[in-house]
Amino acid sequence: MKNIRNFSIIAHIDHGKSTLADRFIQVCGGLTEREMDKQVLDSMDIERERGITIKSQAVCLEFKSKTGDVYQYNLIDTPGHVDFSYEVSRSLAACEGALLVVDAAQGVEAQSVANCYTAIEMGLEVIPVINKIDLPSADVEKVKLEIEEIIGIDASDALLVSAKTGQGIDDVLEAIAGLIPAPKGSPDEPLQASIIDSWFDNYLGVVSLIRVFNGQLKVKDKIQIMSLKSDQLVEGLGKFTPKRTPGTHLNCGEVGYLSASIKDVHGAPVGDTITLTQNPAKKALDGFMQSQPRVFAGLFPTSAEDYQNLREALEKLRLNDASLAFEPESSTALGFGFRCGFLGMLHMEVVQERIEREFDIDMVTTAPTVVYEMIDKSGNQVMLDNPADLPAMFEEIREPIIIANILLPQDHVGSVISLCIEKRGIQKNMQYLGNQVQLTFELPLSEVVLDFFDRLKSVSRGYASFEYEFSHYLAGPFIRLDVLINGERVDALSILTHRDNAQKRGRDLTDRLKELIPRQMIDVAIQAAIGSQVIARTTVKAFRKNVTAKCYGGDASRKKKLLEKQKAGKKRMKQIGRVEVPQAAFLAILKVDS
Ligand SMILES: Nc1nc2c(ncn2[C@@H]2O[C@H](COP(=O)(O)OP(=O)(O)OP(=O)(O)O)[C@@H](O)[C@H]2O)c(=O)[nH]1
Repeated sequence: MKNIRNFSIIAHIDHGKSTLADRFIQVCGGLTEREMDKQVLDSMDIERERGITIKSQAVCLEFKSKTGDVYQYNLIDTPGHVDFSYEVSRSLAACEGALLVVDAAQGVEAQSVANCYTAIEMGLEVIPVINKIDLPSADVEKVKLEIEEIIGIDASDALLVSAKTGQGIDDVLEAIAGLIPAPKGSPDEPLQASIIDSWFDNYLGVVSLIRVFNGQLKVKDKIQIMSLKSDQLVEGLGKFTPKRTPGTHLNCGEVGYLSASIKDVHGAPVGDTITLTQNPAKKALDGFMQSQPRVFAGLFPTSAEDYQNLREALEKLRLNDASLAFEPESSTALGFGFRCGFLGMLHMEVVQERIEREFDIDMVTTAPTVVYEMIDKSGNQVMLDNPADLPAMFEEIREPIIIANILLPQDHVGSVISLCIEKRGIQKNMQYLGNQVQLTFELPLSEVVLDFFDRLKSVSRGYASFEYEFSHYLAGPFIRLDVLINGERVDALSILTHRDNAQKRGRDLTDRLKELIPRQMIDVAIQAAIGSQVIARTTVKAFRKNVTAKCYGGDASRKKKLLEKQKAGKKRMKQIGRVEVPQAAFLAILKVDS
C-alpha cells in the first residue's frame, strides 16, 4: 500500500488536463504508440469533439522512480465543467492528492479555484503545475503569483511543464511519488469502498469505478450497496491501464472497476458505499448525496411516429447517466414528448446532441426552465418544473438562487457588476487578488440559464470565468407569461417571469417570434398575455412564398428539387392551428434580452 498514489488533475477547461494525462500514459507505458489514440481518457465521441470531459474515468499506471521504487499510480479523471461539480467532488474524495494544472498564458480561472478549494477542504495534497510553458505568451511568474494570491497555496516550487512537448513531465511524475501521501486504511477492517462513477457497458452491464478504503474485495464476494441495502454478487474486478485489465481482487487503497449483476446505474449510485454482506462495515463512508436536476426542458419528436424511439433513446441514455430525469409530457402545441431534467445547460446540450446524433431523432426542444418551489392554496409544497403547470391561484412561489463566483481582470469589473445587477443579482463580496478580482453574487438560477454565460463572456471579452452552486429558494412576485398565436395559447412557449420584467419580456418575445416565424398563407398574430390581459402584440403579414417562381420553362427536375428542399425545411416545423412554427421559435425566450 505504501507505493500506491491516488490522485486527480484539477484544471479549468482547456488548460491541458487531458493532454497531460495522455503524457503520463505514454511515459508509463500503459499503451503502445499505435494505441495512443489522441486523448484516451475522453471516451465518448461528443467529449472528444467538444474537448470536454464528462464521465470520470481512471487509469492505473506503473511508475518507476529514479530511486528504483515501483509505484502504482491511479489517476482519476475529473470533469471540468460547472454542471458536473458533484462528480468532481466524488472523484476527489477517492484521492490523497491532486495536481492543480494552470495554463501559463491564461492564468488562474474560476473553475480551478472552485475545485482546488474542494480538494484543500478534503485534505488533499495539492501540487501546482504550470502548463503550456512552450507558448510565447506564457508568463510563469504572473501565474505563480495568481496561484498564491487567489488560491492561497505556495507556488514557489510550482512545476513547469509543457504537456505538448513533454518538457518537465518526468519531474511531475517524481513529485507525485514524493509529495502525495500513500493511502491510509486497513486491509483487516470490514470492506468499505466508494463508488466514484457508474456506467452501462454492453457486455458487462453496469460497471462501477470504485476506491477501496478499507478491507479487500474479491471476485465472487457477496456485496451490499449500503444506501440501497441491495445485495449483489461480484462478477468481475479489474483496472484500466488504460485498457480494461481483469483481475481477481482489489486491495485496500486501490482504485478499479467492479461489475456485478446490477441492471442499471441507479443500482450503483455515485458516492454510495459498498461493503461485504457477510461482514458489513458499521457505517457508510460519508458524503453521499443524490445529484438533483436543476434545469428542465421539454423534448418533443418532430414527427409523432418517433415518440416511442425517443422514449427508448432516453431510457438508454439514463442507463448511463443517473442525473438525467424524464417523464412523459403532452403539450397541446407540440403533442406527446418528455419533460427532462438536467444538471445544467451543458448537460442538456450534450443529451440533446446525443439523441439527435446517436439515435437519429429530430426533436423540438422547449426553452429550459428552472424548478420553482410553489406553495399551493391548501399549503402544500409543490415542485414546479413546467411553467405551463402553474395554477391560477397559489399562495407563494419561490425561485432557486445560486451563489456565483466570478473571477476576472480588474478592467472589466464595472461591466460585469452591471450585468449581474441587470440579472437581479445581489453582490455578496468583492476581493482584489493581484490583477484579478473575485466577485461573489447571489443570482437567480433562472437568469443564469437564459444567456448569462454568453453575456458574461462578451462583456468581459472572454476573460471572466465563473462557477456556481445552488444556495436556497427565495419567494418573489412571479407570474406566467403566455404566448398566443392566432389566439391559441402555445403552452410550450409559456414562461415564468418576475413581474417587473414581464412587460419588457413580453415585448421582446413577440418581436423575436415575429422574426422567426416565416410569412404564411394567412396573417399570424403573435400576442403575449398575462392571464387574459394582452401586454404585447405583433403580426406576421400573409405571404405566399412561391419557391418555384424562379424556375423558367418546364424544368421539372429543378422544380422538384426545390419543392423537396422546402419540404425538408418544414421537418423542423410544428403546426400550431394553421400556423407553422419553426424549432428556433421555441428557444426564442433564451435570446430575448441579448
Ligand atoms: N502549446 C501548448 N498547448 C497545449 C499544452 N497542453 C495542452 N495544450 C492544448 O490545449 C488545448 C486543451 O487541452 P486539453 O488537454 O484538451 O484540455 P483539458 O483541460 O483536458 O480540457 P477539458 O477536457 O475540456 O477539461 C488542446 O488544444 C491542447 O493541444 C501545452 O503544454 N502547450
